[in-house]
Amino acid sequence: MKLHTALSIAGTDPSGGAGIMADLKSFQTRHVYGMAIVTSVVAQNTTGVHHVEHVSLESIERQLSDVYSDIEPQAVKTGMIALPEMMDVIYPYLNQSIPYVMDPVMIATSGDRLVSDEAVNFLKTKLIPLAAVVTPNRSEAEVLADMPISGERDIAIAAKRILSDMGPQVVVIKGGHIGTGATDYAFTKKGEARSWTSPKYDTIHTHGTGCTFSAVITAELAKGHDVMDAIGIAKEYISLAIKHNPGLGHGCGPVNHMAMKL
Ligand SMILES: Nc1ncnc2c1ncn2[C@@H]1O[C@H](COP(=O)(O)OP(=O)(O)O)[C@@H](O)[C@H]1O
Ligand SMILES: Cc1ncc(COP(=O)(O)O)c(N)n1
Repeated sequence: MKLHTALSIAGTDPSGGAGIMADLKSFQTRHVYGMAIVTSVVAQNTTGVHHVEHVSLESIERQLSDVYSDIEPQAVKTGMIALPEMMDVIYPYLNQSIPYVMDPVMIATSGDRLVSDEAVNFLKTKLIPLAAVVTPNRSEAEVLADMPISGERDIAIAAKRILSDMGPQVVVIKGGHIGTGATDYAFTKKGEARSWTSPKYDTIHTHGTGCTFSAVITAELAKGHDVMDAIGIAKEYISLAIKHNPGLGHGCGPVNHMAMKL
């Protein structure tokens, strides 16, 4: 049986809700063969981030080389890449023939900062230009577009700035932290605009929502789906995953990666 393949390059979450663990669960439940490269080992749980140890550049390079020389992924996503030197190592492996989803992870849901200022500059100038899709939340879009965002008008302006200044194919600004609904807005380089709305669930259990959303987009791109269809599937997946969250942990708990049927 042939399976499509996807790769996540990101940090870990031993409590299983975010980072690489969320990505692999998302790939698996979309029936895509998941692979993963660890950039940072993060001690975190539903209450916050408590310790971070970066993996050496040599190890990241060796992990990349072992994957790409053996099982080439059909789509790739990056999450937490804390240091610009790590991006230097990863950059040559990203090429335009394999769809690349860039989740510009900067701050965890708990409010803890996950990447350095220099890394943010590097991702703006080097990684985002290679992306098929970039998926900032509200505060990440504010950093990328260098403007405050409070409503739909600002979202459109910020998205256009990200598209014209950084050159990804598509930007999706996630609305989990904007307004009273849960609306996500996609804008393409070709000038298309689309949005998806789901009910906004009144819950604190949203740990890993961003990772999961971008991982599902990656899985669907690996299958060859069109970007807009992939975003629509990811929206349905995350909405069900939040609605049916398992209520685990003592803080902002994880979502349910098994809530959506294939
Ligand atoms: N309370 C909620 N109810 C329904 N959907 C939500 C809720 N919070 C976030 N989402 C959705 O989860 C996805 C991730 O969004 P967001 O939480 O903004 O990203 P991040 O985890 O990067 O901060 C988006 O599709 C967003 O609309
Ligand atoms: C290793 C790692 N990567 C990313 C996040 C952000 O998670 P969220 O999806 O809640 O924004 C996280 N908490 N840990």
